Amino acid sequence: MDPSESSPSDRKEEEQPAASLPLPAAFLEFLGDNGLDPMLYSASDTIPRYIRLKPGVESRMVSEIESELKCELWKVPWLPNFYAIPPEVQIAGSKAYQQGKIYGIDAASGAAILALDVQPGDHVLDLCAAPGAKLCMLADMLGNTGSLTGVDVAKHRLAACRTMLQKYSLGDRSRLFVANGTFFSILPSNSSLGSIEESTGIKDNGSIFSEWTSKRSWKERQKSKKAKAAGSPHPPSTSEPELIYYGKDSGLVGVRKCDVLCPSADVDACTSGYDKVLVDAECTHDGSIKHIQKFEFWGWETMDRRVLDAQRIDNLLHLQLRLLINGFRLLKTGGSLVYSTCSLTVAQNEDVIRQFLLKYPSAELQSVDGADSWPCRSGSIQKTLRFDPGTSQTSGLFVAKLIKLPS
Ligand SMILES: C[S@@+](CC[C@H](N)C(=O)[O-])C[C@H]1O[C@@H](n2cnc3c(N)ncnc32)[C@H](O)[C@@H]1O
Repeated sequence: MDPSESSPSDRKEEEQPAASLPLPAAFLEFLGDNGLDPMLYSASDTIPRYIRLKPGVESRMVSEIESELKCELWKVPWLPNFYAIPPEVQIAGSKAYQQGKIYGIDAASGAAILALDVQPGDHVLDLCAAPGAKLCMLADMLGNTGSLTGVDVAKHRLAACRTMLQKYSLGDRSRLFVANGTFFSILPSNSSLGSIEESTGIKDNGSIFSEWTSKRSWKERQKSKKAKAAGSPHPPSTSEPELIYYGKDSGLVGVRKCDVLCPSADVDACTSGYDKVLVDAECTHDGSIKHIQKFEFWGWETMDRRVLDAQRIDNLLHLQLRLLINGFRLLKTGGSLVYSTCSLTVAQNEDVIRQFLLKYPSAELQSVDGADSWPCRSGSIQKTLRFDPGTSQTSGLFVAKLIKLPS
């Protein structure tokens, strides 16, 4: 997602006024190396902000929200429930936002979710879920059916997911949970695996899932106290994924943790994997003008460390391929996967897809239904899509859809 999308942790920066961007030399060099035009960033004041209205409240809420935000809501014709508003309008102070009737999500992010073509009853995995705007949209599309698993490696960012899901009252939908760590397979509810215990390293200490509560356990509070005292803002993450249970009908309450969490095995994933997988991979975020704008407040000098460090970019390219491989492994045969990043570079998009396709002959690129009428262009590999501020009036986003063929 566009990292500027509404999440409690990001909101402070999001409220800062927009400004034209004096790009630093190191970033200009990065753009030059990747064949990207710095003029893209001059559009920062004209790209609209996008909001999504909770389905069901749409028609009666529009005029109410318009008078609250003191601006017109422009319906995005190709994307249900999405509206464009002027970029300078802030939504966080509005009642509609606070009551969970709207949230900020870029139109290109909405397109990535539509590309996944989620159907009621699907079991869906969102592999890089935080802060969670796409997770919310996925939950909306599933309604009370199927299951949704959100995974993210950063525990503190999962707190933002948790808050978003609660706020939009999506948390009580069936089988909605958030996990931490990608080295585990989190079995969808159609899994036919019997006892996991013999095949896993997870000790069955008998612990079971109970109904989720926002209150942190005594153990967790102690851990974070210790981490704070040691100068670390976040407690160290545990190796066991964190699962958060939201509703009585999730089917998880009373189930042993060791029966749900298990180290992933390729064979199991093929027969009982997810119907749909989203890999919205960690990237340099260079396609998000709003994200790049934030460096004005963070300090341009932090960009070297956070974005441009060569070692970091190398690691990132490796991580992106690994995330894609991991997502594909957890996809069932016949299922589809969407790989997206908000970077505009070929290295983080087409090159990752090319390397992946060479390694996995059972993966095939698919055209995205309906994309002909979207304001985007083709990537340099056929069937992939690219959104960018100039073409789409959205944040930059690369979208590739893959299906898993029988091997
Ligand atoms: C582009 S953001 C995802 C945005 C999210 N899909 C949304 O729409 O709100 C990428 C996320 O990947 C997470 N991440 C980085 N490395 C990861 C890993 N090894 N496994 C899972 N998530 C990872 C980051 O913590 C970050 O939250």
